[in-house]
Amino acid sequence: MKITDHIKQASGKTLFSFELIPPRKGKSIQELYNNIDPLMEFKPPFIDVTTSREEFVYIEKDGLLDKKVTRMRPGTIGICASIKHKYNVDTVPHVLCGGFTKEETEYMLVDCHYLGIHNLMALRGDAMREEQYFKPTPGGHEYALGLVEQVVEMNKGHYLNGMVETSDCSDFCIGVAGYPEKHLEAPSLKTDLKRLIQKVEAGADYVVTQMFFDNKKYFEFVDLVRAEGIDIPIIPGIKPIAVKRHLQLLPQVFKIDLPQELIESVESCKSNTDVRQVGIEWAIQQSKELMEGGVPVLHYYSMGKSDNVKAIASALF
Ligand SMILES: NC(=O)C1=CN([C@@H]2O[C@H](COP(=O)(O)OP(=O)(O)OC[C@H]3O[C@@H](n4cnc5c(N)ncnc54)[C@H](O)[C@@H]3O)[C@@H](O)[C@H]2O)C=CC1
Ligand SMILES: Nc1nc(=O)c2c([nH]1)NC[C@@H]1CN(c3ccc(C(=O)N[C@@H](CCC(=O)O)C(=O)O)cc3)CN21
Repeated sequence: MKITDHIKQASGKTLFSFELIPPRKGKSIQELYNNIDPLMEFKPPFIDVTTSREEFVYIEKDGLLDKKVTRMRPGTIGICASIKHKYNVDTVPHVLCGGFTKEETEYMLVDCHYLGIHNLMALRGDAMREEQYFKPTPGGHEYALGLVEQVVEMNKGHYLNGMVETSDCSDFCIGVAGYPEKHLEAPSLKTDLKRLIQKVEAGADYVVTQMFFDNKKYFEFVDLVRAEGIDIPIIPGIKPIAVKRHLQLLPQVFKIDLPQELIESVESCKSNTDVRQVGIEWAIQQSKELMEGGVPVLHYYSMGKSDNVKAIASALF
């Protein structure tokens, strides 16, 4: 079922969802299941599975370092299919511009269609670890907008290169990213908002936000989007702080602000066990207020371990 239909069906009740990262290749999928199992009691209508782009690795050969490109966490679509069947839940694969040609994307979409995966998050993706800026992959899209357009065309039965008209069209529901504190590369929030509007006008069905730690930022962002006449669901993304290092890391990686009160609570912690608890409590307060504000879904960036998301969900759902 489409995410937008899940939201309609909930008739105003806030839903719970979360996001997973595929295991490093060579690791068992059981690890992932062990982190999903404790969260299923909160009845997520959907689970997102991220796509990690390729990275450079250096392999020693005859005393020299050989530079190779590899994907350390492949398997997004396979994981989506296995979770969907094991738990009878909808899964949302993240489809990226970075690291994929348009043709590769088309094949992935075909796989999703055959597998009964009806939702996609269409994202540009980040720069490669060693690159300062995002460089489009040759033959791939430059912006998430292009990806949205490709999915919309395929939903109409139009494949790349004018190939085949089909009678069995896909009908993907498309999610896109939105940034309450603007995307790190955008010159202003207003410009970034224009980009979001373009994605929506091209056919995006819902928005999932970047993490934020001050709800005011989310509510102001929603007001700005609504003022543009856009009424699609805007799902808040919540990341519970888990280690002291996040105080530097999260603003650095995602270019988001942390409230002073949260910083001081984390700084006063004696151990990371305490930090985890502070992160849980902050996320619960944030989530409660968002729920009161009528958000359609609370989407948690659980990524690895699920114990903190379980503690948060237990207090709310
Ligand atoms: N829910 C999620 O999973 C979220 C994921 N992300 C991540 O954020 C990263 C960025 O992806 P998206 O937001 O999908 O990318 P996007 O392509 O929509 O935007 C990327 C940047 O390009 C700018 N831009 C867009 N169109 C432009 C144009 N025509 N000319 C000039 N600049 C333009 C935007 O303002 C933004 O700064 C991804 O790595 C994604 O994984 C971020 C937030 C939430
Ligand atoms: N720019 C961007 N890229 C993403 O891949 C991304 C977003 N934003 N925002 C939404 C979700 C949330 N994601 C993530 C990814 C990693 C952590 C995280 O906490 N990772 C490390 C620290 C970061 C690092 O080492 O680079 C951690 O300590 O768990 C959190 C949310 C992935 N998604």
